[in-house]
This record gives sequence, structure tokens and C-alpha cells, in this order.
Amino acid sequence: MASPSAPPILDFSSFYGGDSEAKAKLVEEVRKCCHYNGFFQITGHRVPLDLQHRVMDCSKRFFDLPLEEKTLIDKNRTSYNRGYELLRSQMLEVGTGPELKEGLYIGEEIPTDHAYYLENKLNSGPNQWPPTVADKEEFRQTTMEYYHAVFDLAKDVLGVLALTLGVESTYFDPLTDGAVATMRYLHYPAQPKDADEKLNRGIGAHTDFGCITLLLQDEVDGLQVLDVPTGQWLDVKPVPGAYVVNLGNLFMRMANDKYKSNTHRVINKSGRERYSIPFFFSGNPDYLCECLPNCREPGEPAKYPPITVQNMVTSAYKESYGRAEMYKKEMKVIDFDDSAAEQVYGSSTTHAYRIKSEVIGKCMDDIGMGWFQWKLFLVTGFGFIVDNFASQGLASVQPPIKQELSGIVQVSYSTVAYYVGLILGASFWGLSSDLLGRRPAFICTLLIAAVFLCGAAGSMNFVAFSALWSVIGTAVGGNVPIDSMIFLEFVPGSHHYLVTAMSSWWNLSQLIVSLIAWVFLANYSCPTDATPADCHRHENMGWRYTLITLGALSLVFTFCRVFVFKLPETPRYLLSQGRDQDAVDVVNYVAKQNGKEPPLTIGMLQEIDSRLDSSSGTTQSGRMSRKQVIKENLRSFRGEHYRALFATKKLGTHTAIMWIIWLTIGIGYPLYFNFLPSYLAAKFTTDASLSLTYRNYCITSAVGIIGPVSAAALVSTRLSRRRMMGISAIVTAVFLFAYVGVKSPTSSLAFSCITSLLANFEYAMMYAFTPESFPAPHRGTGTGTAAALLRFGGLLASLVSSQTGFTTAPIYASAALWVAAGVFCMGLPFETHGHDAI
Ligand SMILES: O=C(O)CCC(=O)C(=O)O
Ligand SMILES: [Fe+2]
Repeated sequence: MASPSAPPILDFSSFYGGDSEAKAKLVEEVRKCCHYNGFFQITGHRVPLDLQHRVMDCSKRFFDLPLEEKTLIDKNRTSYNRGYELLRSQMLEVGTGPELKEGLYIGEEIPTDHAYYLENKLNSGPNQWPPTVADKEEFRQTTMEYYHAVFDLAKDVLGVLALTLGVESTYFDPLTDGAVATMRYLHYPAQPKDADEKLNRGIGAHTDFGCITLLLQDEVDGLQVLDVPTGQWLDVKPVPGAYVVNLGNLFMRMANDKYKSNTHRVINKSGRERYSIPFFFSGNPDYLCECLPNCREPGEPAKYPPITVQNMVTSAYKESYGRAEMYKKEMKVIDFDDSAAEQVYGSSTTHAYRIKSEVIGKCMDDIGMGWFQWKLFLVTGFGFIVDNFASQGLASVQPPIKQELSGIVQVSYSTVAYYVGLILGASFWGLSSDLLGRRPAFICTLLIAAVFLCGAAGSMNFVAFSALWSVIGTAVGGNVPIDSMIFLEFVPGSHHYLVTAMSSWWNLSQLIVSLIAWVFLANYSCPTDATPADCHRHENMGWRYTLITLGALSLVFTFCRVFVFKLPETPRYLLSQGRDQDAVDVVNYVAKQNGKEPPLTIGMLQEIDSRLDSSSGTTQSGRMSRKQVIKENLRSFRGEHYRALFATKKLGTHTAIMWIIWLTIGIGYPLYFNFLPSYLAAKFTTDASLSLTYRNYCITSAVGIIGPVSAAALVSTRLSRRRMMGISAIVTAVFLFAYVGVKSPTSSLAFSCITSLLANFEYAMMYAFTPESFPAPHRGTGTGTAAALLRFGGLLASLVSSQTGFTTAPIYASAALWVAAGVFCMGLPFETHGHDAI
């Protein structure tokens, strides 16, 4: 069977006849099918055609009943799977919707005093018969007559299977005596021909978990078998009167995997209603399934230990139906009453969005922290690193630039240009990540920064230099806000503290820049008293080397982001766009990357829509092309993301205070750091060598790393984030005030280490708190604006520093601003600790 072929039709009558040659041929053909995919059809069996017609008629009669009459015998009223199962109550395949089929489960009549019932044996108990079906008694009798006829046929098929294994046809008698079997009347309503095939399955792809299945189909096709070697789905064409026979997982296990239990599914695209009656033969619950004879080579071990039919089928049942069960469980866990979140977020998100976001959060928790997120922690960290490559890089190269390039009125004008870029960049990329997604910013910001950092190294005049820095600013401005968001949207609750720890990348970067500057600037710069008249380019290459190195490292980071770690769009952004199916795919992709079972199905999200009776837009935006989405977004954008951040009084107050805090520390932090070097130089008038200066920078930066790390440790405790941010801001201020009084260069270094640690503690908290406090559909806008205000503060500070002489006033001002920021933090209206970011 080299080329894919649908299950063959075999004449079973030779099993009953006396022609031993024909019988041997049948056995051989069955054996081939078992090896190939475990599927074949049989005609010539002993189940009368007339009985088949009568039973199909029963099935139709039942399904024609009104729903309320069918649900009188709901399967969930029993603990042993007998009775009616509603449409869409099962999902066997990842990524599909609930299945378009309804069913009635029937088995051997087991009274409540029967040992099987008393011992809770597999699917054992009295049947539930529909009380209102026409000809009720005939319905019951025909059904049971059919059940017993197919039961006998199943025993005969097992007889042939025994012969294929080279043992007596009676080999399976211990398995078939007292065997449990279940049959199901199935009804697949007609599904529109153009319905989305992916979502609308009669039965999702699955394998049967019992011993063997005998299926009677009516004349409407829809059953397909997967041809494993080619990946094609082969139609199993209905043949009047024939049974489709297939092996289940239990048989495959007993055959040491030599015989196959194959994947199959039903998609009813016929435009007609389809009826089928599968008969699942499990076996005697106490039968011990061991490796069958002739299923392994001499010396080859059995792949599986012995197991009883009861244990095997119950656990396989769990596994096979696990998804559906988990789905139901999940749906029960979901608290549809989210009035607390509603109070805060109001109309900024829909109810359905919030619940779905919560479900995604739960799935992320189930998937847990794994390789995917650790890699993400590294690649999002690149953004923090490059941010400081630029800020710190610019500050370090300004002194040698001033010496070399002529016509510079104020070297800090380049800082102004850079900050203007940063403000534009933070606002633009923030907003763009809500409109177009997180990915474009993830790639572009790093790439642009890398290219222009290299470009800036080649600047020949100050105007070009400043212009290039404004472009670098537009890219870098988007790095930190977007990267912290992306990481936040993938990290499980258990590792939320890592969002805070991300800031340590920024401090690490400060250390890297200080080291690079130490190497290049201390060695390849004109003497400190040189001017453009006597400082030549070739003697002053240090700043160019510095920038080239920083640019090259940034290029390597970009390369990693583009080619090594491929970031999928975040599930919450996709949800916010109504792209539910894409969100499901991403969540399951992360699960796969972490070696976990896929936890989410589209059905779970659809269930939320149907329960809340809202349309998520899946059907429209789900099929929109990327271009359409962009167009739609831009068209609908009338400042809606900004308005949404003020949707309720609480959220509005929060947004306003958050933004004010960012502006305040935006001025306070650089005001102090820009002044400090000149202040110290003026105060101590020691002509400290460049080397010493860079050494001190390195020490301060290294100590600074402790800030975010300790913040990360504390953020996962029960302490309130607002209070921690507030207190750390105020303590920073106290140290700044004290700084003015330092008496020696050594204590100055100690103080700058402590303030750096404290300020970075506060920053790290803020960088984590800000994105998590905004709802994902507007998170980019909220976080981006915060970052833009931070930079605006920086711009104000650099304007002040370019206009003011050396006094202590700016340092006091900075301290006062930190106090103010601390007080604002305490006034934030809500806490994110203990809640999932939505
Ligand atoms: O209805 C069919 O054709 C197939 C049913 C089936 O595969 C099942 O119930 O396991
Ligand atoms: Fe099946």
C-alpha cells in the first residue's frame, strides 16, 4: 500500500463460509490494513440490512424530538455516560470549535444491582430511554437488538484479528466475555458549505480509545481518515450496509504498536444532515491487556506494561476527552462576574475582552515559565540595553566631540535633539503598538537605533551629529516601553517579578558603556584642555570607536530578534483586535515551545462570547488581511486610545497621576545627574583623570544593578507596589539632599552609588507597574505617553542645565521633585499586586 488508499471494502462472508483459501485471503487483507492504518470496511457480515434500516430510523426519530425532550435524558444525569449529549458539547481537536454533532449513548442494560454498576465499571448502568419518542417500546427493542447483533459481529471481527496474529480465532474469548461496549446514535446537522472548515468540525481529528470500533454510516459522507505517510485526508465513502472497522488505541497498545489506531474526523460539508452509529467495543473491564503474540521480534521488549481494559480505557478516555473536560472545567472556573475590574476599567475594554484576557492569563500560568520566556527575557532585555547605549553613549562622547568639532555653541544641543527624538519615538511607538501590534516596534526600534548609532560615529560636523541623534531618539524612545509590555504579556504570574528585574539590563548596559568608554575614550581622545584648533580627528578617534562598538552590538541584537528568536504577536494585542483564533494559536505556540500541552481552544473563547452574547469580531477581523486591519485601525483612530485611558474616574485619575509621576522623575533624575559631574568638579577642583572618572562610573553602574534586582525581589512579596515606589522615591530625595554636604571624593562616590541604587529601585518598580496597570488594548498608548513625558522631563532638565551655571540649586530641585514623585505614588488610586494584568 504505497500510495494513499482509502480503507478497502472486504467481503467478510468468507469468515463464515467453508472456503479456507478465501478465509486466508480475508485474514491477510485485514492484516495488511491493521499494519497500514487500522481501517477497513466489511460487507457480507450477519447484521441484517433490515435491522440497520430500522435502527437508523430510530436514530432519526430520536433526533427529531424537540430539544427539551431530548435533554430529559441528558447524559450528565448519569455518571456512566448513558443518555443524550448536546450539540457542541465536545472538542477533540486543538484549534477547532465545539463539535457540530449531537448524540445518544447506549450500552448493555446493566441494572443497579449488577456487579459492574456496583463496582463502577466502565460505562456501566441502566440506559436512559427517551420517554417521549414515538413507538417507545419498539425504539428500545430495536436499539438493543441492533446492539447485540453488532456485539456479535465485533466478536467475529476479533476472531479474524486473532487469526491475523497467527493464533486461534477463539484467542480473544476472555476479552469478549462480559465485555463492555457503547454505541452512539450520532446526528451531524447540515453545516453551510462555505462554513469555516477549521472551526466547524462534526468530530475533530481523534483516535478511538477502545479495542475496535464498528461504524454504520448513512449515505451522507463526511468521515475522513488521515493517511499518515502523505498527510492527506482520505474520504471513507459510505457503502450501503457496510461497516467501517477501525482499531482503537487499546488494540494498538496490545499489538505493541505494530497495528495502528489511526486519526480520523468528520466534516459534514454535504449540505445534508448526516447520521451514523459507531459501536465502541472496549472489552471485559478486568481483562489484562498484555503484548499480543507475534507482535515483537525475538528479544524485542513489550513497549507497555500490562494494564486492565478498565484502567486503559478510563485513562485513555481522560486523555482523549481531556481537552473537552478541561474546557468545561476552565469555563466553570472563569468568574464571569468581574465587577471589580469593571469598576476600574469601565468601557475601556469590553466585558468579553476582560474575561478572555483572564482566560489567557490562566493559560499562561498553566504553561508556566519555560524556555520561551527565558529567551524572551533576554531579547526584550536588548531594548533596555540599547536604550542606555544611546543615552549614556551620547553623554560620554559629548566632551571629545566638543573638543574636535568646530562651531559648537552648546554641546548639549545634541542632547536636546536626542530628547526631541525620544519624545516623538515614545509616543509614536507606544500608540503604534496598540494600533498595529507590538512586533513592528520590536524590530524597527532596534534596527533604526543600531544603524544610526553606527552612522553617528561617522559624523563630520555637529549639525549632522545632532540630527543623527534625533533619529536615534525616535527609535530608542520606543524600546523600553514596548519591550516591558511584550515581556509582561507573555510572562506567567509566578514570574511577574521579572518584569521589574528587566531594568537591570539597563544598569548592565550602563556598565557596558562605562567600560567601552573607559577603554576608548580614556585612550584615544585629545588632552582635556584641547580645542578644535589643536584637536585633530585622528588623535580623537575614541568617541567614534565607542559609537561604532555600541552600534555593532545593537546590530547583533537586531539580528537575534529577526533571525534567531521569532517573536509572535502578543495574545492580548490579538484579542484586542478581535483576532481570537490568532491569539489561541500564539498561546498554544508558547505551550509547544515550553514542551507543554496546548491549553487553549477557540471554543473556550467562543463560549465566552456566546455566554455574554457579544460578538467578539472574530468573524470579521479574524479574516481581515493585515492591510485591512491597519486601514481599519487608522480609520477608527480618533484619539480613542487616549480617551479610553480616562474611561472611568478611577482609571482617569490613575492615568493622570501616573503620567505626572513620570514627568516629575523625568525632570528630577537627569537634573541631578547632568549637574553632578560639573558640580563635583567645581566643588573639589581635583583634576581627576578621565580614567578615574570612568572607573567611578563603572562602580556606580555596577552598584545600580542592585536596585532593580532588589525591587524584583520585593515586588513579589505582599508589600504594596505603590507604597514601595513612594518610599523609595522619598528616600532617594533624602540622599540627594545629603549629597550636597559630602566632604570628600570617596564619600561622594559612596553617595552616588547609594542614590543610583535607590533611583534604579524606583525606576524598576515604575517600569513594571506602568504597563501592568493599563489594560492591554491601550497599554501601548498609556506606557508610551508615560515614556514620552519622562523624556520631556529630560528635555526640560537639559535645557535648564545648558542655561544655568554651577550652583547647588538644581540638586535641591531634583531632590524636591523626588519627594513630589513619592507623594504622588502614594496617591495612586489602585494597586496591581495580586491581580493579573488584563
Ligand atoms: O460518525 C462518524 O462517521 C465517525 C464517528 C467517530 O469517529 C467517533 O464517534 O469516534
Ligand atoms: Fe472515532
